[in-house]
Amino acid sequence: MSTHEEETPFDAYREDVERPLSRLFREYGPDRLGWFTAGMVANFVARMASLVPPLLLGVAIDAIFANDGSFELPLVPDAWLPTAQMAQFWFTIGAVAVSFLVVAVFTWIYGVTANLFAHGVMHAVRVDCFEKMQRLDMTFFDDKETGEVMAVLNNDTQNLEMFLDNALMNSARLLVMVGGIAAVLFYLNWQLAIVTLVAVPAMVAFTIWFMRAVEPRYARQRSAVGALNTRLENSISGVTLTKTTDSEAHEIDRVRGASRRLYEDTMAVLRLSYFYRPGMELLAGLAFAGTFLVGGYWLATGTAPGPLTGTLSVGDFVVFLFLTQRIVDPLAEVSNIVDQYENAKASSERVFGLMDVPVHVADPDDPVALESVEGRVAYENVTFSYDASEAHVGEETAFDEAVIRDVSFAAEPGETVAFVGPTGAGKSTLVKLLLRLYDVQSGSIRIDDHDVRELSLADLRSSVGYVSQETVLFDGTVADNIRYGRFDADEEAVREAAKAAQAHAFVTDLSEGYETRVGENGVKLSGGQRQRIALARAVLADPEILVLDEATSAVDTWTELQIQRSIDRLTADRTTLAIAHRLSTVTDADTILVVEDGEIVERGSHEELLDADGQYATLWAAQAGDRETAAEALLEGDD
Ligand SMILES: Nc1ncnc2c1ncn2[C@@H]1O[C@H](COP(=O)(O)OP(=O)(O)OP(=O)(O)O)[C@@H](O)[C@H]1O
Repeated sequence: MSTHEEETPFDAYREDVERPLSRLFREYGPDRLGWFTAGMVANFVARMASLVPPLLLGVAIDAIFANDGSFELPLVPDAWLPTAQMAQFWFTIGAVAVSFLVVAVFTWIYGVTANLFAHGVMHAVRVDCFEKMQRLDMTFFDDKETGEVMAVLNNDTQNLEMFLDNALMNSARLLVMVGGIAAVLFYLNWQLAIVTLVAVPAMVAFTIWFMRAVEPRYARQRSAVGALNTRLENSISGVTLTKTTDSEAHEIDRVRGASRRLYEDTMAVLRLSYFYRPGMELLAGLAFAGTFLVGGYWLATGTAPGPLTGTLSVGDFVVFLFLTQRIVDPLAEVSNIVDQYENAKASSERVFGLMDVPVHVADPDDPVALESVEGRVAYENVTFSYDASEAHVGEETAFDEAVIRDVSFAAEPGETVAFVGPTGAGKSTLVKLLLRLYDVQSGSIRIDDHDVRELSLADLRSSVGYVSQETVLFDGTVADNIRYGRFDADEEAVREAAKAAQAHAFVTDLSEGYETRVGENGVKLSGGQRQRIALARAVLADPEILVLDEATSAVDTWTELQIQRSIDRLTADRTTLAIAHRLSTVTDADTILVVEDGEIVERGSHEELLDADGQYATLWAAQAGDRETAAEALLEGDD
């Protein structure tokens, strides 16, 4: 079970990611540069325009109402401005209205373009992550890191979107607002501006203190979110086990524990936040009071207080009071911006950590073109260990730790080779190597004299059909599931395949026939039905080589007989590697290999192995014995 605190191979790549956010911009920004630039510019214009009304108000108060100042505006030539008082009044009203219109229009443009940019990046990142995930080695999934990948696809892309959408634009707003306000105040009265803006460094210092104090708490909160998600995912996927073992209370306790931790860690963050916002308001209040005190005294007495010199107009004083209050909001966003930045940095580290996981089982640079496959399969001195395939391909593994040890055999085109042996002996592993679900550490596996590593994965996997131990069905219709992998097959072909797999009869009995939905992982079908659909899928794919991993394990004797018939038809003219626990299903095989502890300990036909009187003969006797015992028990029951 993977939790967020454990080190996983995934983390190793994550730590190596350099400057993840700038990489995000480098890789995903250029395609959407237009949206980004438009968003930034619109944001800038909207914020600047929002400063115009208070400024106009100040000028108008002095020029029109107090009648003691000239009607001047920064950056606007005097010749453009009216001189008559009423004209100035109407000009001011009009300009305020236009400013608000500009704010509205550019805020709209900013919203649309910033969203297009942020969601466009997210869409691309999500699809790229999924594409990468699809190509990852099996070892990655064996480590149960699907939860981690889900978290990347869901939470991390969401964090990045928050950052790109909010934080980036808010920080631009912060700079524009604080810079713009400071510029206006200095322009109006630099001495009073100093009095007002003395609070800003204090606010910045307070914010830095807050961020330092809250960061470790945020980190704990993030990890608690991860732990809760993992817990929920585990609990929900294991619901059958929970119900059948009456362990609901245990699961509820575990989820309650994880949820409690998140609650406590969130409260720890909030307890600090409670101080932050009021603290900022207080500092802004002090700035406001200081401005009011100094400016008010200055106005009331007509003389500059203390070291200050010059005059202050009523209009400028009003602008100061307005704008002082406008500084708090963008500054108070700083902690959110920083939090979203930290989140986004961690998230893009995970995104690129995933993208950077090396894939070992991949297409060769120059694959051998496989035009027609005869179907000869040969294993030559194959040795394999899961541990080593996880560490580094090619790394030497201690031979006795290997799961498959020096295995050699060959199947001629059309032949059936069967694997029998105790559980955990390595039978499934052996056949998975043929499909390159894993790569061998030493030795080679050949199809028609080509090492499987020389073929493209597409060629390899379209010539080898695999019916796995656990039947996998996707939510969708019966027909969709049969067609999976051969998506262009027509209805007729699907029906023919189902007939060959002895599935047609039961499928037509279903409420909507081939269009019946099977439910998630086929829960609405019985085990035997699921297996026959998987077989129909293999029939439709029509591969030259077939791998059957205990295809009859989950069914009753009657169904087994039916399935065996379909398997016999399926395997008649193609090379087959079949794993079986019931020896009765493999007596006809050309070669039977007895696998034990990763090695082939006996080989031969059924008769040869019985004659040899070794392991196989003992197993055969035991299974035959079982049947007799069972028959005896039945007869006794009848009496
Ligand atoms: N994905 C994996 N990662 C690590 N070890 C694995 C993995 N899959 C199997 N093993 C180990 O490899 C060994 C062989 O397993 P394998 O599934 O090949 O045996 P098997 O003969 O097919 O068993 P069964 O008959 O029970 O299906 C076992 O010891 C198993 O624990």
